[in-house]
Amino acid sequence: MGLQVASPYDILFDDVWFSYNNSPVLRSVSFSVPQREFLVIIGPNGGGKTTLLKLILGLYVPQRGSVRLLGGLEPTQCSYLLGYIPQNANINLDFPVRVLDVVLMGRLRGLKCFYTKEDRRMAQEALEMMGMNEYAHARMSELSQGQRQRVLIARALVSKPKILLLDEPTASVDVEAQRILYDKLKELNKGITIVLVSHDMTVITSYATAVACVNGTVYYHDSNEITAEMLQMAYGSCPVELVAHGIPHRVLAKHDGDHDA
Ligand SMILES: Nc1ncnc2c1ncn2[C@@H]1O[C@H](COP(=O)(O)OP(=O)(O)OP(=O)(O)O)[C@@H](O)[C@H]1O
Repeated sequence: MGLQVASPYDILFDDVWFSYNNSPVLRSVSFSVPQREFLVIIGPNGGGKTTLLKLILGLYVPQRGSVRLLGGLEPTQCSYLLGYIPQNANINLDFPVRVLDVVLMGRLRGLKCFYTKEDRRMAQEALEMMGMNEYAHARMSELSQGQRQRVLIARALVSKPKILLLDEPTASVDVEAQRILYDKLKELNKGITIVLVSHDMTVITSYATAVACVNGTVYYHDSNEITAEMLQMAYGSCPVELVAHGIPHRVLAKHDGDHDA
């Protein structure tokens, strides 16, 4: 059976293969993401999640197959419509940069090196959207990690992206800051497609509309149900701990030969 393409789609992978130095990372990846999907990407370390995001961003080009966005564009044709929060996005805190300046950087394009009134208005609006407008003139070093994360999302939003890609954005923020962030993403998701890499299974049941398990290839599930089969595909034979409401428990049956410690 051929690839079933969502219509209209925001992201389309058609038989994509990608290797680093002849070492294959993604093989025969085909899936399509409809508009306003909240897609959560899960998978083991080294499974290819960040590589998949970089293919969407056009930072890498597949050796075989194609990636098309927003109904048919190549990623490099529409990079200004993509917002990206990289993994471990670090700002040098010794550099005395202010929140508003960080967000304004999201308005720089090509050789442009000045900001217009419209740029400033949009930066204020993005900060408001993330509940950070009162910190516009604060230094980044004066904010908490969770607040800094929200500023980086405001920077990604200031160019009015149609697809927002986030690579483990809550790795170092507390549970309450995570909830606030995810609620914001849910609100944004009314207008744009969200693609979120996360190792947090609870985010799937509460926020996702689809899940992609990435482990050398991609298994796309167009619902937010977590099945044992899905986890098996994504994480192989290791039992997976699901932390729900602070209580870790196993979601996979033990495999033959597994023993309690
Ligand atoms: N620039 C690179 N050059 C060579 N190999 C790379 C490069 N980037 C990633 N890899 C390799 O590709 C594989 C997939 O890496 P990727 O970062 O996409 O995984 P990931 O699923 O995002 O992992 P994690 O959960 O640890 O962030 C890994 O084996 C990694 O070592």
